[in-house]
Amino acid sequence: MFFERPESGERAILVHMDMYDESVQESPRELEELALSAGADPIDILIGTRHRPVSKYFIGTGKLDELRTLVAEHKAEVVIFNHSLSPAQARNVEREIQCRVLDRTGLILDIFAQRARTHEGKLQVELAQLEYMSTRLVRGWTHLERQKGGIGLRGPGETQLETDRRLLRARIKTIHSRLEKVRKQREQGRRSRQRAEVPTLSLVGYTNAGKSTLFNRITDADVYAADQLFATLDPTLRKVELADVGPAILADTVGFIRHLPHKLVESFRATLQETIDATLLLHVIDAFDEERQGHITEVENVLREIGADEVPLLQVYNKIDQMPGQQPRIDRNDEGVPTRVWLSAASGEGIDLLLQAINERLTDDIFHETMNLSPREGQLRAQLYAQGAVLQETVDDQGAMHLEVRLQRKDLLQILSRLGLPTEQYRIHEIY
Ligand SMILES: Nc1nc2c(ncn2[C@@H]2O[C@H](COP(=O)(O)OP(=O)(O)OP(=O)(O)O)[C@@H](O)[C@H]2O)c(=O)[nH]1
Ligand SMILES: [Mg+2]
Repeated sequence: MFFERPESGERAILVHMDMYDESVQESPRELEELALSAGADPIDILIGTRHRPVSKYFIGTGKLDELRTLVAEHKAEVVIFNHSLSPAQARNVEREIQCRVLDRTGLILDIFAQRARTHEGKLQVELAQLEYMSTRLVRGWTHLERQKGGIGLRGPGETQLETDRRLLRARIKTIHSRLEKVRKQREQGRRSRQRAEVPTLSLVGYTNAGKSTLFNRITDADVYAADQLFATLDPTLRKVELADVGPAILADTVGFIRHLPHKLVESFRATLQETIDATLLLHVIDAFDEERQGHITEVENVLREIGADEVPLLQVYNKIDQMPGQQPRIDRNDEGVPTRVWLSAASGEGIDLLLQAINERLTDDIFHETMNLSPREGQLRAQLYAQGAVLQETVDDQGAMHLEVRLQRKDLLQILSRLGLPTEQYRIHEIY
């Protein structure tokens, strides 16, 4: 990686400010989990309340004094804020407390840097890191110049700054073009899957909800699942066989979190494309989590942001083994369509119900029937064969053909309209 990251097990003091403004509110428990996931050793937490951040240090001077004492007392190596600090704020605090400061964005970037496994994932994280650091680098230099006392050193300082900026820009450009290449490959894979009509199921949800555990349970795979945030960073695809549907692709994806750094969302957008294009989203929810509703809302917000809010979705209320008396079950809407499944990915109870619900949701989109065609309907017959939709064909004494066909409803509609044939006659109706 381009920039140094903290070593594991660093003694960390956490700083959490309760904000009156709900939209910037974070949870102290989540900060602790994030710190642990980064490999830090959180030894104390400083909690306060603020109407809005103070511009110079983000926290007030009273809190700053408390923080200085805590750092000295615990011999802390890093202080982690549960908020985004401006580069100047981070530097001001660092100078006052004589300890390295990391903000929420820096912390999440660090976790991502540790977790990225694939070529694409690593490039994306490095890009986000570089862009995050570039603003800091610039201001950091200004600060250094001032420390040096300035005037005579101004020239060389600026030259150095220019060089570093140029290096950064060049590196960012290189990564952009490499990512472009990887994305083209990914795009090709996606297209060929679409051509092959294989439905894709994407597991989405808040980080630590149990997506990877469920993925492993369904596919018998061995994907890394752990009690840490962002255990999964790169999407993992596996082929699964579903009873009535046939082959399908199951995708495990990166977990969502509140206030994911903007740059990071952007750089992972291509990866999330997988999600947008899914046939069905499985929104995995830790049903036992006290912040369940907040997490659901957050995930729905991100889905809307990336334009995936129109994709059919099935909620999976996971971890019912922790909820005494909660039986596995399927919830349905007024039309009887499954909308939610209660299960435990860890114990396996309710997995059969999930598969049943998935089958129901997917077969809704599939036309699987025997069509009786007269000899005059040879064109339709040819198109169905071209689509690979014909499973069986028999011809009776009158020369009528009985075709057992199976294809996406929308594809049959397309064929019929191309041939100018009415849909009713073939007992197909628009379901969307
Ligand atoms: N009790 C219980 N724990 C579960 C269940 N499913 C998952 N877990 C635990 O929850 C933690 C997170 O599981 P993961 O499968 O890694 O979660 P994830 O959604 O993939 O998380 P990220 O990849 O970090 O987004 C692990 O410690 C799992 O063992 C469940 O049904 N019951
Ligand atoms: Mg995971």
